[in-house]
Amino acid sequence: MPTSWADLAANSASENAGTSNSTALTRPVYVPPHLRNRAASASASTESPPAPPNVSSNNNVGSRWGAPRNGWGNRSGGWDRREVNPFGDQEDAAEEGAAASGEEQGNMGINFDAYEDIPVETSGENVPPPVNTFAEIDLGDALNQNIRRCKYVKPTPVQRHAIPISLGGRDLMACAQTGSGKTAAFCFPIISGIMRGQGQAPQRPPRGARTVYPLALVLSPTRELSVQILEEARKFSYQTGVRVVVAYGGAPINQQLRELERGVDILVATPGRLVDLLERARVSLQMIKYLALDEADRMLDMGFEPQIRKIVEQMDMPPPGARQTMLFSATFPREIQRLASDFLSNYVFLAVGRVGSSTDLIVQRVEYVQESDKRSHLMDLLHAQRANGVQGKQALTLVFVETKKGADALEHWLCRNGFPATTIHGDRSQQERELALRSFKTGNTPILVATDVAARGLDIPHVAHVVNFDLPNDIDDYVHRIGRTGRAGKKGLATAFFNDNNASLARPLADLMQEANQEVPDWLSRYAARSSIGGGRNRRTGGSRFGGRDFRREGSFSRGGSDYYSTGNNSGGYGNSGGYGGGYGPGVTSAWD
Ligand SMILES: Nc1ncnc2c1ncn2[C@@H]1O[C@H](COP(=O)(O)OP(=O)(O)OP(=O)(O)O)[C@@H](O)[C@H]1O
Repeated sequence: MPTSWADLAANSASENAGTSNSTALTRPVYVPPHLRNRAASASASTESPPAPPNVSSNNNVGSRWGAPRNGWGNRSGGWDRREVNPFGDQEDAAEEGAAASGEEQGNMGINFDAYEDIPVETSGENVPPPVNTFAEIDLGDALNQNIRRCKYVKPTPVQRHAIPISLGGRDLMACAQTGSGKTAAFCFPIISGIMRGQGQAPQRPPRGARTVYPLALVLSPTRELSVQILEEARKFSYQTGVRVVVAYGGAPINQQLRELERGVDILVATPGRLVDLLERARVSLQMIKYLALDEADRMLDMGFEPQIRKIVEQMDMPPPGARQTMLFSATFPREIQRLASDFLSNYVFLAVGRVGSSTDLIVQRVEYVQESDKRSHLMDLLHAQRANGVQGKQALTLVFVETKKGADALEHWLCRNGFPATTIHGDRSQQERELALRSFKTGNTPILVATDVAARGLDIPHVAHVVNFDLPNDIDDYVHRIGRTGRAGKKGLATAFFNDNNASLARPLADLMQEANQEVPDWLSRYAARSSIGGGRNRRTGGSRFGGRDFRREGSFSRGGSDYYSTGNNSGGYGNSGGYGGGYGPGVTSAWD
């Protein structure tokens, strides 16, 4: 019985080749995606390694990748499964509008001017230079077609830099503002790399018959974010022959196992469910060529670190250097960078300034509100929004609270007071969480009360207002929370309720707002001045135009090498700094702290 992508492809190829007994293939042979649609004779019917991608031997003239231009269902080789079109009806419109501008196409009203003067810093040895257009990057026909279908007219700053770095085979730690297109920045090189056959291994190692061997692993901290990445990745990989599967907790594992058995190139997963699958030997990481950690600082924070270490270091994944590792987040505290560097080999650090820092896309307000007054204050805000017409069907409000109980209580209270609300937090079943998110996204329930489970990564169009009903303890969490609005160059509003309980956040919050050209109330400045200068944890990203800076610079920056790293033009970097030869000096406090 074929039990994995490779088995299925191999057995199917053997059937096509006229092999009378499909079980003749006792040892399954790995069939890379670029060969899966090729004539059976050229693909998986032998045990010898598949030939490397070869333009001249490719039947699909004009496509360098071998994926059929006319899509799936073209059973010329070992693969005949039809693929759901993730673009639905939009496709025709996209085809027609391919030459139109982004504004005309409505994607997404992305305000590229807002990105023009974004500060960018890279550090590392021989950093590949950035590109200005997608056309400059050789991503392959099928992927380029999907980029057009997504109506991405030009790359965002993080994409301009990160994609060439990753395509150059380099490990990457990338810190870029919320809503700036990091998902595509790691998906494009992975999909393109798999299509090129870079991910191919000569042969799958023999293991349990039902074990699957993904080529790429994308880890994310929440189920909802994993699903979102899956949906994006499926769009980007449509008709490329690259198959993406998701695995996350709270949903029936059997269904996910069935999906995995149908084959997987890119596995998107939350850590807990993945550990489960690894322990059941249903997934092996032996063939991983690409590892991406989205929200990487969260993944390496105390809560997740042991699981991540187990997955990356203690199972069968190839070590750094033998795989390509990409870490992405909007925030990258130094202590987490230090941990993360264990997973990386000769990596490039990329920092792209927060959108808000130069364009004020997110208007941030802080109001002093006693605990007991928070509800009535929120009510005032919502009434004002309604009166101003902001709270239309499509203008959504996301309210962050500290506890699950608090979320439920506030939701009930809002509903009782005529404001339809729903909630998302860790005590709700996965089904309830998904339902709540859907209801919010569609505008049926225009207020979502959430704990930090919704703080990171979620890309919900039309979130007009983020209210920090309870402020988080960590300034980085604040950055991620307010980043649910003002996405992809759009404008947004963030209001925070501050009181004495949040005193420790005063200084980093005031710093952050100042950098973002926001009005800092006098009372907050006074709070900030009173709070200790030492700063502790919350000093880690405050006081910088970026969500993080390369911790490796600590050692050398004080030696005064202005060429130590490049700014945008990537000419500098490690090894150019004279005397260091690519090594990183001892931790000396940098000028940025
Ligand atoms: N080149 C592009 N042109 C137009 N829109 C884009 C482009 N790249 C990404 N987008 C859109 O921008 C939005 C934000 O992208 P994404 O969710 O990847 O941001 P992010 O940087 O991962 O944010 P976060 O830090 O919150 O996770 C998405 O709706 C995405 O489709």
